[in-house]
Amino acid sequence: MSSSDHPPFTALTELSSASLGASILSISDEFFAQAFHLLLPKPAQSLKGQFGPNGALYDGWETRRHNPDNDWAIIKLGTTGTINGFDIDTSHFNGNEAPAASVQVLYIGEGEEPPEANDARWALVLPRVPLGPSARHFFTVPETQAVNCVKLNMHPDGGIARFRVYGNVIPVHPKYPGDLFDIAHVFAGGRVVFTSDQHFGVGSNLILPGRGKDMSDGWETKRSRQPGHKDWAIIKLGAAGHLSHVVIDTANFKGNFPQHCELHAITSDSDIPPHPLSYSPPSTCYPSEDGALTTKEDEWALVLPRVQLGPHREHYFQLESAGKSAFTHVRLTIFPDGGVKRVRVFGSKEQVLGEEVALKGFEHADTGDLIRDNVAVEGHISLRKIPALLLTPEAFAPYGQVIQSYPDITSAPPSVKITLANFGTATKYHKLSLLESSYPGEVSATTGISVYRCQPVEVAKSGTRKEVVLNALERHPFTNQAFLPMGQDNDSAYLVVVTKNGLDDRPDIGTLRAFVARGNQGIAYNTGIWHQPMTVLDRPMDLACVETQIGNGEAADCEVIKLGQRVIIQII
Ligand SMILES: NC(=O)N[C@@H](O)C(=O)O
Repeated sequence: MSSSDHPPFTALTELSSASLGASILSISDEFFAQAFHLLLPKPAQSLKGQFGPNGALYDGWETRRHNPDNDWAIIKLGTTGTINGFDIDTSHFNGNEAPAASVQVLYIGEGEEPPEANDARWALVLPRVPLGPSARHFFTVPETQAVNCVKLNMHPDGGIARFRVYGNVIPVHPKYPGDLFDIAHVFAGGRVVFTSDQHFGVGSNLILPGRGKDMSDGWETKRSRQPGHKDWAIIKLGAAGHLSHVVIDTANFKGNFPQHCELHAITSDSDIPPHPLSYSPPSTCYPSEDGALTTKEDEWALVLPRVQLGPHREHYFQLESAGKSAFTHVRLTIFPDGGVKRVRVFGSKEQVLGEEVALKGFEHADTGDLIRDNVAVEGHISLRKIPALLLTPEAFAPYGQVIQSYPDITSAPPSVKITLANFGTATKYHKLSLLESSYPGEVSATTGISVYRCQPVEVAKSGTRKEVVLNALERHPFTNQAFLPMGQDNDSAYLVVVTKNGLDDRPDIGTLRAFVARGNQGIAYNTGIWHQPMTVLDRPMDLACVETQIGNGEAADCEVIKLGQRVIIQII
């Protein structure tokens, strides 16, 4: 039976999976094979011909023979949910399979003792049903109340390989509607509702808790061979949300991570919104004039333009056009193919954005540097709280380079040349950034190394988060500029706030991005990139600065302007 033949309830969340944290609370017996196998995410394997001290080995739960009553296993679900169906799988049990099964459920409150087998509250939701050898048995039931414990009864004894309980999560959301949280998370009610391909790893792994343990518990598509190929997964969010930022985790995907990805978002009443190439039932597609089925691709908002990904690492990206709508689905597209471990889509149920305001231009700098005309700047910015995300080379690439080593060299960007050095006592990460200077020859600018001893800035608190007000930006028109923390540990941190230059030769506030750099990360701003003057957090830091300058305080060295509006940087 292919997965497409499985009953509809198998598209819901597998509440009993160990991947969600489900566990065995108690059992009547597990003499031949332990009950925890019931909850494993991987399909049962044959252990034919392998024996242990008690008998033949099985990848499942198997009890002693001749039970005069019935065996049972009590399971705590990974999260509270309503149940719509069961998959009782007797794969590889033949001659010793359980002849019949039944299922009871109940809910226990926070801190309550685990239920006993004879607890009066057990409600029978699947009366006794026959089972056969080496087969999956699907049973649809009327949706139950919210429960978190399930009792699987075997009549009278025998073996069952896997027990899968499908249903809908009772979402867990923050108390305050303006709080940021991962709206895609399975515990928030998120569901992966479509994948273009999941040959090696299923799409539902993308929203599981934690970072998993190896390459098997991510979403992985098969290798594509056509030029221009792409794969995609659609996640229905646990609530309509105003999106802030996304985390794309390629943990354990070291040679098969996607080269690039992008993220779209949509607001749709459909479980599976219309999307390219999935000519699914007409209800989610739209006939064009010539009657061909089309999909309203333009309904999807591009919230993360195509970005590069790296191996075996978490990537943090702020989302664009975010905050303007409450989106119900996101679509992650990977190019050309590959594996992604997790996707975390952070947002809030209530808009935390300020009203749209036009920037009133850039006030005259009061630093004596270049004085700019105080011209109103075209353009708008939602005075939303710009999230400052952990710095990664891929997210910072449009603005500069990250200067760092990697605890696991397989997680370094593939473009970085890495060799041993110093007779094998060092690992060298070659030329992570090059020094640039385009000063006219006659100004005799020189390249040097300075040290900035920076004191931490005052930070405000908003709930549990720290906030810093951005009020000035600077740029160096003729040189790039590197900052390298000196003698700092991982607990030190500094803020990196950048924008690209706009067509009006002023900061393009729409490209504003903020990052938190750790004490073991240096940065190099590309020439001309507007950036907040060095801003360290929490504790003083010494940073070496490599740049080319004339050194006479001229604007050619450093041009400073002040924002006419408060922009709040929220440390995530
Ligand atoms: N696991 C195993 O050995 N089972 C058989 O011996 C049996 O069904 O008793």
